[in-house]
Amino acid sequence: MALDTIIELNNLSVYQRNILVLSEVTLSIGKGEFVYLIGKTGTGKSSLLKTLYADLPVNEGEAEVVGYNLRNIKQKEVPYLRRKIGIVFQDFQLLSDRSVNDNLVFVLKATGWKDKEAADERIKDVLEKVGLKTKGFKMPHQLSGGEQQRVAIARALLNDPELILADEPTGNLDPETSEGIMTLLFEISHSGRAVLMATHNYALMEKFPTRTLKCEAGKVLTSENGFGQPGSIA
Ligand SMILES: Nc1ncnc2c1ncn2[C@@H]1O[C@H](COP(=O)(O)OP(=O)(O)OP(=O)(O)O)[C@@H](O)[C@H]1O
Repeated sequence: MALDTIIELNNLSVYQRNILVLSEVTLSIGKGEFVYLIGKTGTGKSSLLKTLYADLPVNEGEAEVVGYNLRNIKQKEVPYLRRKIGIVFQDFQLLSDRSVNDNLVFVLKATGWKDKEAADERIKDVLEKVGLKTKGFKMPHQLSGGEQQRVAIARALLNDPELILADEPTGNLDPETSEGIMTLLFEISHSGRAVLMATHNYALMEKFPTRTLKCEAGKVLTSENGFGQPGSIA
């Protein structure tokens, strides 16, 4: 795997239980790249993302992600793999019973940060990166949807991941707020990480065109500049 390669898949098959969802998946994604993952409902976008963070096993083909070979990764190595991957979902998944700061503290504690000063500093840094420097004391329900998604992105950045996997991160947001989130995710990719984002939002893709992968008929197709209108191959 080249030094700057973050994801390298070679002839990978993706299964849900014993059902083959995707096969012959061969692609690579490098440092600094932003890539969309599109395809109709049920075509395997989430399954592919789950495979990349070792929530689904690799039994056929090869998958190397942030330096881990997923074909022979050991269960005890999975938390270390996930520390190098930031994951962002459509529904934010913040803990509703605690403040923004405490949501972030929770993750740092769970991932072994013991030095409180360093942890506080890190939290300040990531909140600043997502434009929420002054909102750490707020409870999630006191924030707008876009702000909650920014907190989720801040949380994903805590351990300085090499890769961000985002599963429809703008799915619950209005168009203007979605653009803000996209700008943020692009900035994150430009800072030397890779971002892979599953989406159904073609309007956003037109506004922020970049390399696009498409799940279709059990395969993953690639286009360097999107696929034009939904359903057609540019
Ligand atoms: N936990 C599961 N157990 C069994 N089959 C599943 C499971 N999750 C998904 N599947 C099946 O795997 C296939 C791919 O689903 P997946 O969720 O990856 O699609 P998707 O492209 O992400 O869809 P969407 O756009 O609706 O999120 C579907 O046929 C789905 O029914």
